[in-house]
Amino acid sequence: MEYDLVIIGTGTAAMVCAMRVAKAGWRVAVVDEKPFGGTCALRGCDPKKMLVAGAEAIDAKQRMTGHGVEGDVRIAWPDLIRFKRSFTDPVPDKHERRYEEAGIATLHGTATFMGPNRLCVGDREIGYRKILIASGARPIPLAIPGEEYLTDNEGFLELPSLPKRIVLVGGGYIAAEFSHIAARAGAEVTILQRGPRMLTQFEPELVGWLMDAFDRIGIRVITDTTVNAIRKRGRAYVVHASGEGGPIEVAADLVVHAAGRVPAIERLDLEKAGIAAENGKLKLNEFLQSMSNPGVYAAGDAASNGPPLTPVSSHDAKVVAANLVDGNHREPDYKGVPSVAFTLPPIARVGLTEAEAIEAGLKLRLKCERASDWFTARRVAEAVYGYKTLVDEDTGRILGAHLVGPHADEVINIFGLAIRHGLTVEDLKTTMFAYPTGASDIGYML
Ligand SMILES: Cc1cc2nc3c(=O)[nH]c(=O)nc-3n(C[C@H](O)[C@H](O)[C@H](O)COP(=O)(O)OP(=O)(O)OC[C@H]3O[C@@H](n4cnc5c(N)ncnc54)[C@H](O)[C@@H]3O)c2cc1C
Ligand SMILES: NC(=O)c1ccc[n+]([C@@H]2O[C@H](COP(=O)([O-])OP(=O)(O)OC[C@H]3O[C@@H](n4cnc5c(N)ncnc54)[C@H](O)[C@@H]3O)[C@@H](O)[C@H]2O)c1
Repeated sequence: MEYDLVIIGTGTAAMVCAMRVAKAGWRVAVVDEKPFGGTCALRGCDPKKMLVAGAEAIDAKQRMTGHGVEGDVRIAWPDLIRFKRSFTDPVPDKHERRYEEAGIATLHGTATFMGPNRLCVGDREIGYRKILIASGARPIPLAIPGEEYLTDNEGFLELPSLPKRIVLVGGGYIAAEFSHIAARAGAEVTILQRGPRMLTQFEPELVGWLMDAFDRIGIRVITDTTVNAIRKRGRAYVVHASGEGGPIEVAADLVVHAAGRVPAIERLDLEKAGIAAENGKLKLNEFLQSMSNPGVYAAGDAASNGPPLTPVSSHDAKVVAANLVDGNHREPDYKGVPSVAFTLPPIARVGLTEAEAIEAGLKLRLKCERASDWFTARRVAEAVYGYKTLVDEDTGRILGAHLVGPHADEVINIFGLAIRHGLTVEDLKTTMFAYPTGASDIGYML
C-alpha cells in the first residue's frame, strides 16, 4: 500500500497532524505498536490527573481538619485505578474510530524504516511520500545494575495495589506528581534526586516553599544523590545511591523511574532512510524537517525541539501539517508555553525564569513574595502560596510568571495569554477578574 503521509505514533502530535493533512485530501496512515491514544491520554497527563483527583480529596480533608471538617477519609487504591480506567479504557477505540471516520488508515505494529521510502510495520511493507516521526519519548536508560527492576510511568499508573515503600529515582515532574499521589494514598515515599533540589525547571524560591507540602505529608526528599544500582532482596529491593554524605541504601517494595525521558527514535532504523540524528536527537531544520532527508518531519517529544509537553506536541503538529500541505513556511514558536507540576498545591511557570532574563540582559522589574496570608491561601487553609513575576522595565510587557499554591495551575494560563500576545502590566491590571478567584490576585502580583 502507498500513502502520501505515514505518521509513526498515535499520540497528540499524530492526531493533530493526521486530521489536518487528511482534510487537505492526502492519503494518510497512522501506526502504533501500543493501543491508540499516546502517552498523554493513556500513560501520562490524563490518567495521572485522574489519580490526583483522589489525592485532592485527602489533601482537602487534611487541610480543613480543625477548621470544621472531621472524620476519616482514605484512598481505596483499586477503586481509584478503576475510576482512572473509566476514562482511559475507551480511549483507543474512540481514537481509532476518529481516524477511520476521517478516512485515515490505522496500522498496528512496530514501525521501522527499510529504505528511503519504505517502512516495515510488523510483517507489512508500506510505501510513502512523506513521514512524520511522532513516536514520543521513553524513559532515559540509566545504565545501572538492576535497571530492569524499575517500574515506569505506565506501570505506576496501572498498579493493582499500592506498595508500602516506594522509591522514586529522580526529582523532576514525575517524581513530584507521583509522590504526592502515593503519599496521600498511604505509601512511604522517598525521592532520590541527583540535582541540588526538586523540580529544577521551576524557580528555586517557589520550589523551596512547595517543599513544606512535601514535608507535611512525609515525603522524604534526598537531593544531591545519584542512584547507581538496584538490587533484589527477597520480594523487595534495595536502592543504592551516592551523595555528598557518602553511599546510602533505601529499602523499597517498588522503585519508579522518574529520571527523565528521551526521544523514542532508537528502534526506527533511521540510517536505512538516511535520517540523521546526533546524541539521540533528530537533526531538524527550522521547519521541523529532517536535515538529511526532506521527506521526513518530526513533532512533539520525538522532535524534542521544544519542551516535552502536550501543548507543544500539538503546536509542532500544526506547524508540520502546514508545511506539508503548503510547503515549508511555518516555524514553531514556543513563546509563553505554560507548564504545571500537579503537586498539591500545584507549581506553575510560563515565560522566562529570573536566571534566563538576566542571562538575556533584559531590564527587569521583579516581584517575588510568599503570600500565605492572602485570602486565596487562607480560605483553603493552605500555607504554600507565592509568586514571582518578571516585567520588562521599558515596555511593561510580562516576561515571566511563576506561581505556587491554590489555582496556580489555572491562573498560569492567563499569564500565558499575556506573554504570548505581548500584553502589559497595565492590560492585566485594567482587566476585571471575578472576585474572589485565584485570578483576582493577578493585579497584586504585578
Ligand atoms: C507520567 C507523565 C505525565 C505527564 N503529564 C503531563 C502533563 O500533565 N501535561 C503535559 O503537558 N505533558 C505531560 N506529559 C508529557 C506529555 O505526555 C507528552 O509531552 C506528550 O504526550 C507527547 O505526545 P507525542 O504525540 O509527542 O508522543 P506520544 O503521545 O508519546 O505518542 C507516541 C506514540 O508512538 C508510539 N511509538 C513509538 N515508537 C513506535 C514505533 N517504532 N512504531 C510504532 N509506534 C511507535 C508509542 O507507542 C506512542 O503511542 C507527561 C508525561 C508523562 C510520562
Ligand atoms: N505535568 C507535566 O507537565 C509533566 C508531568 C510528567 C512528565 N512531564 C514531562 O516528562 C518529562 C520527563 O519527566 P521526569 O520527571 O522523568 O524528568 P525530569 O527531567 O523532570 O526530572 C528528572 C530528574 O531526575 C534526575 N536524575 C537523573 N538520573 C538520576 C539518577 N540516576 N539518580 C537520581 N536522580 C537522577 C535529574 O537530575 C532530574 O532532575 C519532563 O521533562 C516533562 O516535560 C511533564
